[in-house]
Amino acid sequence: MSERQTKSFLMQRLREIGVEPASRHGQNFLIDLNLVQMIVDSAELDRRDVVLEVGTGTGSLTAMMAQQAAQVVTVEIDGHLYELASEQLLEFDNVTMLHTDALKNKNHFNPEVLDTLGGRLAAVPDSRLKLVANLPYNVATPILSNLLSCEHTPHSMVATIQKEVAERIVAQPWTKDYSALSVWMQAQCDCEIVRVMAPSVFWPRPKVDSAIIRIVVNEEKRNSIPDPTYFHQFVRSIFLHRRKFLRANVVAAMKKHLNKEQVDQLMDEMDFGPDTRTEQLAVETLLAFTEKVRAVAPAWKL
Ligand SMILES: C[S@@+](CC[C@H](N)C(=O)[O-])C[C@H]1O[C@@H](n2cnc3c(N)ncnc32)[C@H](O)[C@@H]1O
Repeated sequence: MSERQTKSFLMQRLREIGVEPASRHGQNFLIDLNLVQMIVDSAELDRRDVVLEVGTGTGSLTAMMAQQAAQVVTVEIDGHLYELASEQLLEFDNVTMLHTDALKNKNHFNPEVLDTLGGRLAAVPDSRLKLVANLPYNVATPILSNLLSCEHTPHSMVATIQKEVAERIVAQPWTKDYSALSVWMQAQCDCEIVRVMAPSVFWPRPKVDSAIIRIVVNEEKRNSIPDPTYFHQFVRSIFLHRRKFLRANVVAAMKKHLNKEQVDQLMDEMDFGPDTRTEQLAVETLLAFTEKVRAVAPAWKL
């Protein structure tokens, strides 16, 4: 199908079932099928793979993945789209559709989704979990970030997200996009932008550019983080004002747990001068610094 045919098919089917794409659910459908294929190819699926798709939409990406993966678990919040996709996906016995919100809240996946994934992962020999999705942009960051902290470690994540978020994920120190998200992702994964996409490849058009991002979990990197929750929270709190001096950020983040002299002592041990800024610290340096802080303030929690 051409882009125009895909768009008119979509418009007609959605009109038949009385659906207007809702911006609150990030309903921007990818109508360039070459790009849908690029997402599938970037995921390098095979019969060991259990795919999690957040946002079934009309099921076009789901159907392509079902032909290559062992299992696809696909989650859709919108009842009309869930029903439409159920018709499209009838022929696939390796697709499990869930009509629910993929997230329980900002920091956690929906347990129903995790339980279903757990069942499918246990049933497939040598299984690997991959997230592959054209993500709803309003929840793209929590979906990617929370999957890294949940009980099923993903092998990789290939997703369409806002270009701005993709740039933050791959950003390097001293750049405007370097943030807690960059550190959290790069500390555990190898991240690359596969393709930048203009609004015109979606219907309806989003207001911003998009990108396909490929994030591959790196076990060696992950194993080098002794306490991921502590690291995540510490990085988030010192990056709240990333352009400020590091000392002020650490003093504010650790108040009641470290006094200023203790912070100065830890900064000295790391050879950080008084004018060191949070935004200049490389991921490995932040990890080493977190471990020093954790040794002195192990009970700290936000
Ligand atoms: C960008 S569209 C992608 C649809 C389809 N996969 C495609 O490629 O065209 C995002 C989809 O996610 C659904 N969605 C939005 N928020 C969701 C959530 N929290 N949990 C599950 N699905 C959600 C929307 O209803 C929409 O169908």
